[in-house]
Amino acid sequence: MTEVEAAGGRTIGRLEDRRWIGEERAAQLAELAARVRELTEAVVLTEVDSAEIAAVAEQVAALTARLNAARDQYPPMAAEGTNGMVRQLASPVTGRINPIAPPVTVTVCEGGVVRGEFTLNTVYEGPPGFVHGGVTALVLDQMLGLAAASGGVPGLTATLDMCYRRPTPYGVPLTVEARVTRTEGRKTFAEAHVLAPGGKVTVEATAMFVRPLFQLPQGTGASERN
Ligand SMILES: CCCCCCCCCC(=O)SCCNC(=O)CCNC(=O)[C@H](O)C(C)(C)COP(=O)(O)OP(=O)(O)OC[C@H]1O[C@@H](n2cnc3c(N)ncnc32)[C@H](O)[C@@H]1OP(=O)(O)O
Repeated sequence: MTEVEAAGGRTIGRLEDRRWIGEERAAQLAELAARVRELTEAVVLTEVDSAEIAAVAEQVAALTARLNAARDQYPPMAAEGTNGMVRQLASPVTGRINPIAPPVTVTVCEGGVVRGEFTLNTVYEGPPGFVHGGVTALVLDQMLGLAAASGGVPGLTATLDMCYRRPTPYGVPLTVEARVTRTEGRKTFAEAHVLAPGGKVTVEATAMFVRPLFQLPQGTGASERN
């Protein structure tokens, strides 16, 4: 049995199955995603009358049908960025072509720190006036994973522990910083936090990533599979 078969025959993570798009198309889709983000917040905040809501819903359905006139099965990828990592353009966290991504802008800094800058709008509200804790967990998971990929061993999240110190505000610039603390074979341990303006930590997280066996290069010896 191959490793792909062992993983249930699922090959959707394989980069060779993906469509790779260039900068020009990525920028065009990013522009579209930015407009859809504005639309999403407008839906949440609108006070127009019900006839107008019905008319807009019809127009949005027509726009969706236009995009679906030609569609792929999987999201596209783009070539490596300056940090040497494949760019997952449709990541729900960093993907600028994905309307549900804030998106977080990532920089890999000296000393192995992976820093993200982002602002969340009212769409991400949890407790009134503040960001939903599941949203900050999503951002932290991705940033911890990027830290593992750039400074340790890339893998899937096996554990993710959150500590919510203070409510996270929306509508203001937020920073997230993540770094690897140690690696043990296929396991990478990392820590991260979210900073509000003024530098106050709102959320802390630690995680362990495990590189799945089916992602190891063929011919990897038994000792490295631990
Ligand atoms: C460049 C791109 C960067 C992108 C960043 C992406 C960040 C986003 C990350 C995600 O969202 S990943 C999606 C959420 N996570 C998952 O779906 C993972 C689902 N779980 C699995 O696929 C497997 O359980 C996993 C690959 C994590 C581990 O399976 P294995 O079969 O390889 O583990 P195995 O049982 O051989 O255990 C290996 C070691 O890890 C330990 N381990 C595995 N899972 C654990 C767990 N959950 N808790 C604690 N320890 C765990 C296990 O005890 C053992 O430790 P020891 O070697 O010391 O004995």
